[in-house]
Amino acid sequence: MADYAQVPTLVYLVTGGCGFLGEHIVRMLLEQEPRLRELRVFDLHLSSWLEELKAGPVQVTAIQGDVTQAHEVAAAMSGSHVVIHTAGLVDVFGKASPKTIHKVNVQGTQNVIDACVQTGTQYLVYTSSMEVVGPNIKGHPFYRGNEDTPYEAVHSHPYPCSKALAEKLVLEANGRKVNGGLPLVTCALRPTGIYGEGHQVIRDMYYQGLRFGGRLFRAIPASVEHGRVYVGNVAWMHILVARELEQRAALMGGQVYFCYDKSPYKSYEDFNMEFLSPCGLRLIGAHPLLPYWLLMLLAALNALLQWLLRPLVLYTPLLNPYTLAMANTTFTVSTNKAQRHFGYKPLFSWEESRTRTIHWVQTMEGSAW
Ligand SMILES: NC(=O)c1ccc[n+]([C@@H]2O[C@H](COP(=O)([O-])OP(=O)(O)OC[C@H]3O[C@@H](n4cnc5c(N)ncnc54)[C@H](O)[C@@H]3O)[C@@H](O)[C@H]2O)c1
Ligand SMILES: CC(C)CCC[C@@H](C)[C@H]1CC[C@H]2[C@@H]3[C@H](O)C=C4C[C@@H](O)CC[C@]4(C)[C@H]3CC[C@]12C
Repeated sequence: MADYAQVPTLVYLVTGGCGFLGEHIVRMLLEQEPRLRELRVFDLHLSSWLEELKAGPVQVTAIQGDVTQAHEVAAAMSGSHVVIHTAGLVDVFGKASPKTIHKVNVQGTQNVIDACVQTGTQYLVYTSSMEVVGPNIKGHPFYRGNEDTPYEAVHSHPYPCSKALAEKLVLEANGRKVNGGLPLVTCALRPTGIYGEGHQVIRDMYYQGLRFGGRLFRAIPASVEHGRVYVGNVAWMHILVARELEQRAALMGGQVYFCYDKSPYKSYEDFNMEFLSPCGLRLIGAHPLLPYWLLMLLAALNALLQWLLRPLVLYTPLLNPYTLAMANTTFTVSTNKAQRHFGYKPLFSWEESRTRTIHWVQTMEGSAW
């Protein structure tokens, strides 16, 4: 590990810094990166909590901007050393059009790369996704795989398609000369399903359970494993990568890393119950209450309703053919590449990640606790 002098000289830019993951990255950078002089938080929607961060020793600069606007990205990036590009349109529910998803996730990423070249920003960390690999449209399981496991990555949905294209752009940009003549060093992190404080689907499931008298109904077989990783550990991996890219450019440049920790392998629903059970919810049924073909039919019906209602209202239920296929396909990761390449060890144990997430659910508005 390099020995870093504690002189705050570096300027970091975090795109999407007000999102679920972005907020954890921003807060952790302020706690864990002693070399930070200025932290720029770039987001389409700025959050009010940013104000409280401005009182600390590091200069926190909030920048309202859009990654699809090249000039806004370049202006925000000018003079920064490192960019963590986590902004993205995360939509598998049909809220945004495929064109918009492509524009934000692919064109937005191209704009970030171009801005690095234009402004001489040398280090780019990109938040990719497990969905760049899978689950694929054929429903093939990916069981305890790593970055080198062969898998037929075939996508049809706009979100994984956009993440795969954007990741490719980032990796291909590694080595390009930036303004000043130095090479750009890029790296992509692929989180599995992130959980933790601020997670929208856990929030939705909690309120849904409360509406059903404290009950949720099993829809997915307990045997289907879905990879999950705690948001604090995903943030920590971003910070370590950003810190180590300079010293280990030859090893880490152009590489991909799955984000992992010690979270247990479980089905999507059973995993969420780790937090929802201690908050008074029960998952009804040892097996799915409805047969798979009926769930498929309901998911297809939801997709049809979404299409029919679109001129009038945006109907975006959790269940659609894509989310059903995702939740029903085993996709788990087992790797130590991040540890080998840059010394990553999870900052939060499973027990701590669980406790923090439970505490967050318990303090939610309308919570019975
Ligand atoms: N949530 C997960 O389980 C998960 C898993 C793997 C990868 N990811 C990736 O992690 C990143 C962050 O995801 P998240 O779950 O925190 O999502 P999020 O929606 O909470 O955060 C995304 C942030 O990006 C911002 N943003 C969106 N469009 C923008 C634009 N045009 N210009 C500037 N900012 C814009 C949003 O305002 C938001 O603050 C995404 O790139 C996503 O693909 C998420
Ligand atoms: C049968 C249904 C009722 C259950 C619905 C669960 C569904 C909403 C969940 C299951 C899997 C989830 C995705 C998975 O954790 C990984 C990712 C990758 C990431 O890049 C963005 C989020 C996403 C797509 C999760 C979204 C919610 C999903 C589909």
